[in-house]
Amino acid sequence: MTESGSKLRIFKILKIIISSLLITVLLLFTIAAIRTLSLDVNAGLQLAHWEKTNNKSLVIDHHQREELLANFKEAIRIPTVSFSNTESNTTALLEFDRFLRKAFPTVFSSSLVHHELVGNYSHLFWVKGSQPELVPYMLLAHIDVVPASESDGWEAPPFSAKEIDGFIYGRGTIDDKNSLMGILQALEYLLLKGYAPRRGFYIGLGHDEEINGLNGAMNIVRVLKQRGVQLLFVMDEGLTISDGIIPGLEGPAALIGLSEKGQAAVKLSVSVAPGHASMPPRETSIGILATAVKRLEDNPMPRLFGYGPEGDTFEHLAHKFSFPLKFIMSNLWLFSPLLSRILERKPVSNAFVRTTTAVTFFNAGVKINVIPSLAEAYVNLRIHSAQSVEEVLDIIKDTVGDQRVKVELVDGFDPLPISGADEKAFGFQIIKKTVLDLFPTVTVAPGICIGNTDSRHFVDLTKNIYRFSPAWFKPGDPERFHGINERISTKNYEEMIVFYFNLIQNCDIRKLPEPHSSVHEL
Ligand SMILES: CC/C=C\C/C=C\C/C=C\C/C=C\C/C=C\C/C=C\CCC(=O)O
Ligand SMILES: N[C@@H](Cc1ccccc1)C(=O)O
Ligand SMILES: [Zn+2]
Ligand SMILES: [Zn+2]
Repeated sequence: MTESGSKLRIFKILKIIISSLLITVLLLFTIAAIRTLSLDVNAGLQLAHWEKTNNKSLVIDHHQREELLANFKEAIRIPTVSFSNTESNTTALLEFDRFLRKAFPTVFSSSLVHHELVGNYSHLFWVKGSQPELVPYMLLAHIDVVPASESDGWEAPPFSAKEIDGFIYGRGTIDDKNSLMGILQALEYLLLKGYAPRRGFYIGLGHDEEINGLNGAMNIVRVLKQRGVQLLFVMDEGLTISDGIIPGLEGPAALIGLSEKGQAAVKLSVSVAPGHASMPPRETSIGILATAVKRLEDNPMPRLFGYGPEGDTFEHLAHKFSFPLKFIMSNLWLFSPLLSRILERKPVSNAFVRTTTAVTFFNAGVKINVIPSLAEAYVNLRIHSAQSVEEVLDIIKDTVGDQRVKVELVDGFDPLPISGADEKAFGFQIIKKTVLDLFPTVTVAPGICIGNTDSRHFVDLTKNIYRFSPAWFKPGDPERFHGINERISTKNYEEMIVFYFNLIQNCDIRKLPEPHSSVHEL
């Protein structure tokens, strides 16, 4: 073959490659465009078709406002702190019990409500329904809070419940005394108005959620199991209404947690022979361990965005993004690698992208002139829905890549199962309707809860666990969670009461409306 002939062939091959690449790209974009346009915005539910119920409405007057705010502030002032796995403020927990009975006299005296203490400080309420054939549901919240010290930079003392510019400051104002007090205050008002539910429900208030719920939530579950209870759904704290937090999203979004991340506590340890500091070995246990920790921080777990339910979040929200973003959000199958790289830049959105790795303890050394025989570190991993404890442990061992570093799993659990979010998912649809009635401008979407909640202990009682509370989060607010200046606006706290007041009544429908034959709005 001549030189020009072979050039021609190469040119032809190149042409074929380029045009097939172009066709592929064109095809991908056409599919993406069709998906963008055919997005089912309302996921099938037409509010007008809901069974008619005569819901009572809650109009809060001046006197009630003073009373409900005084109750909430008193709850914040009781320092129900869980300090460590073994240490709680039991004096405060006892005081909280007395306070609840005083603040909600109707709840504690109504013949419709059965109350009991579980695990000494946790509370279980059963509110009897008039129609026992309707499967009950359960609302959860927790009494305990994480520690807080004013010297970290609080604008008001963390157990003062001081009001500044319409916000109440204090530990527990968003985690989780807002839900706890909101639920009980709503029930108090419902009972005072003569309400009697058709569908019975439970309320569970754990006292040790921040230290794993071993005595609170787990004992509540044990009691319910003994009684053969099955639940239609469980609703607990978790995701919130976020406004201006998701990059590029126009308007507020209520994310309802269908699942929560798994968790692993991993211990790294290096053990060597001790010796005199005057003749050190080339590497000490501390140096070896420090290298291992650095490797873990330098090599984050793989991006898995789009492989778990977080993909659904964006598909539901896609229509609320402006055009180029709308196109990207409705086609995560194509763009998730790109979106992952944007989301991983901030700690809060990075948590949705991957299993996170946090080194939380590092201990070694006994004396200035002794080569330490032992160095230990603990790593807290929050596991993405598309991974398991075992997979994460294997990756850690590979990344550390040093036989001298012992890697042990202390405890852990896999990511939680994914609850339903379709037209037939009672809990999801009730929460969605209640949010939309109260906040018509909010877009409701399924999400994944990045923290762990007491609800994870309820998997044997129901397949449908939702993690949501109608607290409004604006930029800067996620950092208040376990951080400084935790606060809620008085307006938002009132909205929370109204939300639970309506939610309880909405649960009285016997069944959800028939799904609309899913009409796609083209
Ligand atoms: C893909 C997501 C992109 C951006 C982030 C969007 C929304 C996130 C909004 C709020 C998340 C912030 C705080 C919630 C974190 C954990 C709370 C969950 C459980 C708390 C359990 C507890 O500590 O008691
Ligand atoms: N709510 C806690 C639950 C927890 C307690 C103790 C250890 C780890 C986790 C969290 O997600 O952080
Ligand atoms: Zn909490
Ligand atoms: Zn917490």
